[in-house]
Amino acid sequence: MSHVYVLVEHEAEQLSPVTGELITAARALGTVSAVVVAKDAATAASFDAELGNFGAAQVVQATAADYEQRIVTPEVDALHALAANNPAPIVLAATPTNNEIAGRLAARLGSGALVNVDGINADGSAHHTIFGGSYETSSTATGSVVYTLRPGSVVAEPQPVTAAPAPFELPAATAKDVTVTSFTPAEKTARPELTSAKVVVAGGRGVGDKFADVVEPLADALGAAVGATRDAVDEGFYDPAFQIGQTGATVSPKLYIGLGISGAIQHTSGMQTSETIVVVNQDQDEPFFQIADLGVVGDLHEIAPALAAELTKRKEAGN
Ligand SMILES: Cc1cc2nc3c(=O)[nH]c(=O)nc-3n(C[C@H](O)[C@H](O)[C@H](O)COP(=O)(O)OP(=O)(O)OC[C@H]3O[C@@H](n4cnc5c(N)ncnc54)[C@H](O)[C@@H]3O)c2cc1C
Repeated sequence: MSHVYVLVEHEAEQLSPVTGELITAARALGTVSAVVVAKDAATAASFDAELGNFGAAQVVQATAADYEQRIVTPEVDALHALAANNPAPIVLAATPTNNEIAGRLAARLGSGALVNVDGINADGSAHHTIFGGSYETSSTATGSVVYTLRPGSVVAEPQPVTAAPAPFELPAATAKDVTVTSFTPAEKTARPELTSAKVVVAGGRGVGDKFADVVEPLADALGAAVGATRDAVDEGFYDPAFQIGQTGATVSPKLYIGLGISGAIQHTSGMQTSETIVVVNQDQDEPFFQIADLGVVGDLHEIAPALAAELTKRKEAGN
């Protein structure tokens, strides 16, 4: 029976929603071994039930006490050791860190890496949307192929099994490893994480420096994450961590609302798989309207606050 390794995404002892998507996609390739890399066995074991619920038959608990002081190498070491000993494809979430892990793993294993894919097929081929969404391709690679799957491109579907835990001790750090000597966590907001949010409200240059007055209140009324275009980020209107697009995050929410965004291909390539797209722009000829499910022509500075106020009013009235 063929099998496949999935690198479990978790943060602050919480499983990230993308993990369910990874396991769902990986099931097409065989029996899933979920690989948790964590600081101790208790943390690693805490995910067993949830991972089993998505169909992981085995949970490899790869632990190292100094895990949080090391960057990338624990994951590479664990997956390399597993796949070298018992070859199988490896599936990771497509994040900047994991694309780095994928490259190192592919080099160590002498295998191909298929990165930023949005689907994995039972024959091992992967589906990509490339050149800003202009083409769809199918690619294959050889060896213990390493895939990075874009968050939000697959719907997580439970398939409950009982996950068998398999402890695994990570090799100690060597002189070649990077060691983190100090660490400042990124500031967290109460909003959902951008790449896995079900609703995203994004602002562009048209918002100007009014993100806190216009974009954030609408996002909060909807329980949404906030995103931004590169031009808005470059102008200093919003934090670069929230940039969506070719050189930013890829999002695929159920609802995407774009405020004051023209719809350049470098932006749309990072959000075009959103289920419903609402565009608010004062210029009806902007290209963003071509991919909108609902287009609103008007001044975002009037429309967004009015929408946020109406949503809040209805919420308070219990509708
Ligand atoms: C290599 C490369 C990589 C890139 N990567 C990215 C990327 O990852 N993400 C990204 O977003 N871009 C990226 N870009 C930039 C991209 O090409 C566009 O320049 C950018 O997306 C435009 O941002 P924008 O829509 O906010 O600004 P603009 O194109 O200036 O659009 C602003 C819009 O706001 C509207 N507007 C203004 N005032 C109002 C108002 N009061 N009410 C309603 N509408 C209003 C205007 O009509 C206009 O359509 C990249 C470019 C390059 C070359």
